[in-house]
Amino acid sequence: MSLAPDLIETLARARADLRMGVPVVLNGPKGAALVLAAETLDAQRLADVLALGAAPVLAISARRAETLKARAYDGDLARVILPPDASLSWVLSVADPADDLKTPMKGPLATARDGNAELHRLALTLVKTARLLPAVLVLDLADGPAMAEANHLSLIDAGAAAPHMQEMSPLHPVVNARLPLEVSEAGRLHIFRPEDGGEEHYAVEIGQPRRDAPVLARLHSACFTGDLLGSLKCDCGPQLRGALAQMGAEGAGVLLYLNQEGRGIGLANKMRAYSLQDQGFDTVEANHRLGFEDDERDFRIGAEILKRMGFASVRLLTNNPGKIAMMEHCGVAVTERVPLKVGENAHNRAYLATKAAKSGHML
Ligand SMILES: Nc1nc2c(ncn2[C@@H]2O[C@H](COP(=O)(O)OP(=O)(O)OP(=O)(O)O)[C@@H](O)[C@H]2O)c(=O)[nH]1
Ligand SMILES: [Zn+2]
Repeated sequence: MSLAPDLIETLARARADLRMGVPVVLNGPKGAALVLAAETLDAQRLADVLALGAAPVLAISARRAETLKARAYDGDLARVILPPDASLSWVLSVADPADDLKTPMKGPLATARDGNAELHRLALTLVKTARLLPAVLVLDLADGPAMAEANHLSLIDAGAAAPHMQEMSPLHPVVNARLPLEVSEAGRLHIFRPEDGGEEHYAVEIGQPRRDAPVLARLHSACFTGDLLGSLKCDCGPQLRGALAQMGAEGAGVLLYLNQEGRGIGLANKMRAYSLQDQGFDTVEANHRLGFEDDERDFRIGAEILKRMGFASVRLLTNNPGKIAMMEHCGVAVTERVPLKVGENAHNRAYLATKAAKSGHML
């Protein structure tokens, strides 16, 4: 019997390490690497890594590389070679586009053709799922397990971990309780917890929707700024309240509140995107400059919660065809799309137009 953490638990621990600026070791069949998130690197750790002698690279996504005019030799991945005098501010300026316009002359950046793409890709996925900028300092190691043991670092079996990164963590119901709401006194809040230490997600059930008929449903993605603060930059607050009001009026429905803030990039990165939008980039361009895809959400979570609650088909409140396709793909039938057009204003008009033009949202 072993009390040691299993692979999924070690990955969760590694995400916490990376968020704190602690290195982790990835160990694969073709080699090992020491990995640090660029965003949480400090000058001392950079000096310590450089003192190890070997030359580290900064792995970034091809999206970020495109902005930096750096060649990505490995599809979605580029490895920027550190100049001999690389400083912490150089690393941060490659990782973070905040000052791209102020200091456009970062390059030309040299990128490496060779390297352990599997390890680099895994490292980037790890920092993304830790809601950090997709940029990692990677140093090839001769003996990964020895480095991990000597420094008490998390050691990840990369070959075993890689397939897990694409899988959705199993979710388990934790508790549900009555929650009278303004829209309906017959409200109930359910909490679901993933096994991988990730964010919990919620389901607000209104009334007692039948399980053998399509339920009025909404998959709402967390938006702290819109849902709580009444931000005018998006339409999330009015959509949240509009969906609940419609469920209250019909007497039944289910609203999933998925903790995938900022289309899955986290609130800090969403605020970075907002800052880029203030510099003139639209919502999609801002995500790309940061190194992310337009939309990093995983809607399988929504389908899974609906199925766990006994719903097989929905009347889905959305303007996003991607959500409909994903529900169908995951075995939840969408019998009707119910449009949810509320909350347009002078501040979000261009944002909504961009989503229609670039992300396929229905107007
Ligand atoms: N990255 C990023 N996320 C944003 C931005 N504005 C809003 N969000 C997030 O986008 C998510 C809401 O996505 P929407 O595109 O409005 O809606 P949707 O869920 O795809 O589609 P609907 O069902 O039609 O509402 C929330 O998680 C918000 O936090 C932005 O400019 N950048
Ligand atoms: Zn919003």
